[in-house]
Amino acid sequence: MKALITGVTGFVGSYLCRRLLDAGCEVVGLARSIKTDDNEIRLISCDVTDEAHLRKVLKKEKPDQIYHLAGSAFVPFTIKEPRVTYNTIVNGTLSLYEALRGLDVAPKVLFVGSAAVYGEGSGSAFKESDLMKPVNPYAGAKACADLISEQYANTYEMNIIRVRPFNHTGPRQSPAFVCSSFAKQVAEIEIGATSELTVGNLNVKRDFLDVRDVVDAYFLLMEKGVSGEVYNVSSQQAVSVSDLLDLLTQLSKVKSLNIEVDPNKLRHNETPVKFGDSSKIRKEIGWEPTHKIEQTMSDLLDYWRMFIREGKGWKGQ
Ligand SMILES: C[C@H]1O[C@H](OP(=O)(O)OP(=O)(O)OC[C@H]2O[C@@H](n3cnc4c(=O)[nH]c(N)nc43)[C@H](O)[C@@H]2O)[C@@H](O)[C@@H](O)C1=O
Repeated sequence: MKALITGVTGFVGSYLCRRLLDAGCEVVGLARSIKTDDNEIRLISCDVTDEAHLRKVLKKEKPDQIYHLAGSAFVPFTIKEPRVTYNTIVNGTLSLYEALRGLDVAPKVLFVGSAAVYGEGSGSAFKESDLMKPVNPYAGAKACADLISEQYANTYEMNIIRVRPFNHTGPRQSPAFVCSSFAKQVAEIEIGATSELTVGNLNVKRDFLDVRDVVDAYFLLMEKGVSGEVYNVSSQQAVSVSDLLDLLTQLSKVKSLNIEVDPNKLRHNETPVKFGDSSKIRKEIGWEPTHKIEQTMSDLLDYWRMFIREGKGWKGQ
């Protein structure tokens, strides 16, 4: 089985890659720029918006499966750069499907969308059948690409499965995201590198998963998902960002934290509570998460402790 991953050098790409290699798959990774010599997989430098290049790669590689992850994932960046966001996510998705159309290969595609598409809610769990109401460019672009995926599955009978994951984290995630940001700062406070922990809105509630459970869901969806269908991937629980911080405090040697709200980390137009109903994937595919949030946060804190001990600077995305 040969799998091709777009956006392979991102946080989720690295876990998905490991999951596929462990299952005995051959993995080819596409990325805009390749900085590593780690050649456990074949890396191909290819911009996902370059349809002609994509067609050449697909013609040569003939993958059985495509996991389409490419695109910006950090909401504040997408608010600053809507055109870049729409280009990579929407144009990138369209280019991939257009590159595939007309080729004599018909791989199964997993389009990785986002729960961000749901936007404002009523306080109850979001279902796949809920309307998409995007409130930022990231959500808007993912909603467009989600619809394009549905349309290509319907019109051209391409084998495309859509997934909408809720928030996920784990070791190696960029400190731009809330869990990784808090864990990194706690690890810095433990060694006395700083005394303050800066935060945004601690009151929002989100549905957090371990990245390892998320890539398991992707793997199973590729095997058992139905083309044209969409599946939420969620823990079904809303946890406040402030509870995450409490959890890290309990895991830490530092017993009280000096918390400062950084106005630059506050967001406009935020949905206060967001969590997902994932009964569809649980019933139809047999997936369920196996990592508890306590374990995930503990692994994340240990990761940052080790990272800081080794004197590394964050160079990832
Ligand atoms: C489903 C969706 O999930 C993710 O998007 P996100 O929810 O924007 O992720 P985040 O970790 O940046 O923020 C989570 C929440 O936490 C709040 N928050 C408070 N204090 C800080 C803080 O200090 N830093 C950050 N980053 N957020 C903070 C912040 O305001 C927000 O409400 C991506 O994977 C995305 O790709 C995706 O698909």
